[in-house]
Amino acid sequence: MVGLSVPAEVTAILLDIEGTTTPIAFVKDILFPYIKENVQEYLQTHWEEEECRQDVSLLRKQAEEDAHLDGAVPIPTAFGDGVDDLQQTIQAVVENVRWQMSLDRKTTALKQLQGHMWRAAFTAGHVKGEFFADVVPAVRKWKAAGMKVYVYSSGSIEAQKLLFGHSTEGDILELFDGHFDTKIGHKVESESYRKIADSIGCSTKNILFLTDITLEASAAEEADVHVAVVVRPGNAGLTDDEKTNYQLISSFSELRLPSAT
Ligand SMILES: CSCCC(=O)C(=O)COP(=O)(O)O
Ligand SMILES: [Mg+2]
Repeated sequence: MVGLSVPAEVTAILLDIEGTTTPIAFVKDILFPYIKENVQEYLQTHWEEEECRQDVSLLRKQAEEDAHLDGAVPIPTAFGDGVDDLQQTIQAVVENVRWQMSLDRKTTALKQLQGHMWRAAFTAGHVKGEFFADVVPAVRKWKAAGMKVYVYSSGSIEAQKLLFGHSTEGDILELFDGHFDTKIGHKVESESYRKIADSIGCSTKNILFLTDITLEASAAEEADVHVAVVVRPGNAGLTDDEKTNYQLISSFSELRLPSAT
């Protein structure tokens, strides 16, 4: 059977979510519209809560860093106690979130708010995490073979846990040994992969990273992480060079672990 041999030194598999474990359509057609449709009401309802205050404060700091970008939406601090001031500030946050999402930004500030907003949808059972059919059986097999399995996504750790904890396959959080998000660094920066290896307590050479994005694969490779690019229905196409330069898999079942015959 055709497959990709996992190098013997690999002891941990690191998984991207969107486009790797989970269809891009689930994120773009279900998770993201939920944010766009509910952000205004969410802010109105939770504005006085500490968690929401921290989310807004992080978004405001991000907006200051983004001030030089085309179309950037600033978030003013409310000057007075007036209802109009408050409504203007909330409206600015809503527009900032929608602007960031129109560009599919992966800022920690945006991802943190999204994670908090999805909590209600997942815990009430309105949304369930979706995975490609090969994902859960393969992860179970890897775990049974003694492999450690981690998740590294731009989605916040809280959002990752909601997705795996409330999924069409039930609560499968126990399958994962740990989670990483952009707080450790961005996925296109090789330093992030060195920090992940440090945090796991292994060498970068002991990790195999599976992702749909070649910029992420390239950053990981630069840090000596093994990579395979995952080709899934609905993912962006790869160039001929990308197809030549990376090991490609279209299902997790194609991975052959060192001990397997
Ligand atoms: C519940 S995870 C949310 C997915 C998300 O917001 C995202 O940006 C996914 O990015 P990835 O790094 O997994 O491709
Ligand atoms: Mg991805």
